[in-house]
Amino acid sequence: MKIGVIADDFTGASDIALALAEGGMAVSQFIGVPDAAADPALDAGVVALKSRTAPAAEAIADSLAACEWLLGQGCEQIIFKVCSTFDSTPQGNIGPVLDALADRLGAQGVTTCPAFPENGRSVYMGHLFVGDVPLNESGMQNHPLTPMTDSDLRRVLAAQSSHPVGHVPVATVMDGAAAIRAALPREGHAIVDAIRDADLVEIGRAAKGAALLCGASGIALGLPANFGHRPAAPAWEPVRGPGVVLSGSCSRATRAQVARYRTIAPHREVTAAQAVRGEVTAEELADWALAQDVPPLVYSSADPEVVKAAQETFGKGVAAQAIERLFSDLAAALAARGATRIVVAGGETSGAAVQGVRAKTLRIGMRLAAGVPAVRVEGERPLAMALKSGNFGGPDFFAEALALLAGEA
Ligand SMILES: Nc1ncnc2c1ncn2[C@@H]1O[C@H](COP(=O)(O)OP(=O)(O)O)[C@@H](O)[C@H]1O
Ligand SMILES: O=C(O)[C@@H](O)C(=O)COP(=O)(O)O
Repeated sequence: MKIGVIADDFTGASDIALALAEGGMAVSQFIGVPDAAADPALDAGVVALKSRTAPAAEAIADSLAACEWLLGQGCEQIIFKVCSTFDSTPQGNIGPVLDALADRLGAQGVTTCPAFPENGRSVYMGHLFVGDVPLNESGMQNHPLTPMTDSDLRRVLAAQSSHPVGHVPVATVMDGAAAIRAALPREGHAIVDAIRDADLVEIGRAAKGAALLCGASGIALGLPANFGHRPAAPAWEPVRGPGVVLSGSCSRATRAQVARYRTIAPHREVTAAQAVRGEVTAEELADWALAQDVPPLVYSSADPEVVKAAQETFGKGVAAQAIERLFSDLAAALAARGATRIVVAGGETSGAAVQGVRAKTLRIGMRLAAGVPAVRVEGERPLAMALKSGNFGGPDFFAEALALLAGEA
């Protein structure tokens, strides 16, 4: 392996795995730190952690373990994959993990850039924009676990990190790789602006030989070329059979997708109260889901007021964990009963579902939407999944993804 990625959630992991695969690299996504050596034919490996909202000490320990494993597979460059909306809390985990990785690798002036222009994320003057609004007006200020209330990434990272945080403005980035290299600070981390894919390609060229980078999937755009790879379309072997959509994301894009899919498919809502009180079981939901003629939707996705009320009643962690546990058990029950296509919306929710089906390695397939590949769970039985980041995909994503997984679109 040449490039090793440590991803702080599972959808983010498949997002950057797609970028590396489309850059022409042979790449697999590993669920947690593997306990054996990887296939030597791989060019890149993505270790998916569920560390975004874990206690900081646990996130650091898991990330360092992932880093050691990747270095052991021969990786020359490590990427810490974070969310393109820089999802974190004042306690972390982006800052603490980045500090620990930089210390381990002896990296200074670490390029940190979550821009992902294709999905509307750009960094300008150190501020993160989603479309044409600053991060804190994008809906992310209402995220159930990591509300983002400040668009100034220099301030956000500095509050979480014990290293100095510098900045490389877009005017310098547009001057190209040499200018970027010259502008990177000699110590700490640097928020690097990028508003176009071309900027990310130059940032990637400037990063040739760098031990550590931090960003969303856009950070990978220029990297495969540094290792001699050329763009390619990842192959996909269709998987037909029973399909189900599971949605625990409460992000704007997902709520629109839920609203749309509800008009064309059988659907069941699971409320936080039902999950916390154990009023629904995974077995019953799985039986219902697999009795439908059209791939059904099971969702807990709710508007911010509903989420807030549930969190006030049960506590933030309790509500989230009960829902994630239910989706994990449901994914397990669905796979056990023969579901072959599972589309999941939400990073934490995807983490729960992937752990539920006991996936260890995911093979990366074709693009379903920007930042969302088809993935195939390695194992005896065919199981295709889509792990969709909360804010990704168009309004018809669920139907489109199910069709593409089956090779029907
Ligand atoms: N109705 C709800 N009330 C409270 N919390 C919820 C509800 N539905 C989902 N959640 C929780 O909100 C979180 C959503 O996070 P995630 O799945 O990562 O979505 P996203 O990708 O949009 O961030 C999960 O922890 C989930 O369990
Ligand atoms: O970079 C991104 O936006 C995604 O890859 C990602 O990490 C999104 O996380 P969730 O919205 O929690 O799925």
